Amino acid sequence: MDQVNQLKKAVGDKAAEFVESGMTLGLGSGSTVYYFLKKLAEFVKDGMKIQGVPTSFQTAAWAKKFGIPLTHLASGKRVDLAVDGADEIDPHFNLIKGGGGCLLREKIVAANAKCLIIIADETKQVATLGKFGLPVEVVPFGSEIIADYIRDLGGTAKMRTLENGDPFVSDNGNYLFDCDFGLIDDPGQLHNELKSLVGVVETGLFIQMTDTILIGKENEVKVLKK
Ligand SMILES: O=C(CO)[C@H](O)[C@H](O)COP(=O)(O)O
Repeated sequence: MDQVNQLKKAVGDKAAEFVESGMTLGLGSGSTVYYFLKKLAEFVKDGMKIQGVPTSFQTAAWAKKFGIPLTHLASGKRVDLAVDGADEIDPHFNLIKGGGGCLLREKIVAANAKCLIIIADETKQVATLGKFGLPVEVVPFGSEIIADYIRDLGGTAKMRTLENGDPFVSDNGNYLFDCDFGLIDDPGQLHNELKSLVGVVETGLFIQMTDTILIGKENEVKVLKK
């Protein structure tokens, strides 16, 4: 296993220490969450009673393979704990997410979780968000015009495509634009401006949604608390 994957595994294992029997968990998406799921699978094998709400088809497939019971978001019930990765993390606990295209379900689950723990290797920490292209999920209808609206806010918007050039389609049947606004001085304001555009479903800016971040460093997992 290379060093970055060792760090991902270390934070995935560490996040599992926050899991208690009886919990309903939000299961985030991505290669770091994969290691969290693998650890959960060990708990389930040992008899721990947990269930998970997956934030992507890929996570659901991994969870099924690992024997982790799945459920859905139920009315009036919040997820006890959600664990998810991130593409960028700033010192104010704001995030860019959606590199894997799962930002909408991730945000719905995070918004309905009593607690969101973010797990990431140290390469994801930045002083200011914005080097990583900001994913913005839009409805397919009129998407070219929606991209114009996004560009009018002062950024670029490049439709995410598959290798064959077809549009990438999210688990929700939507398209994604990877946007460049340079370094983002006010992520909350940019998020609000993008969300006000007709046709924009959600942005990858996660503003003040977490107060616990686990960072994998060479010899330790650093627990950042707000
Ligand atoms: O937001 C996400 C997917 O939409 C992921 O959490 C994010 O891209 C981090 O992924 P990885 O752990 O593979 O680096």
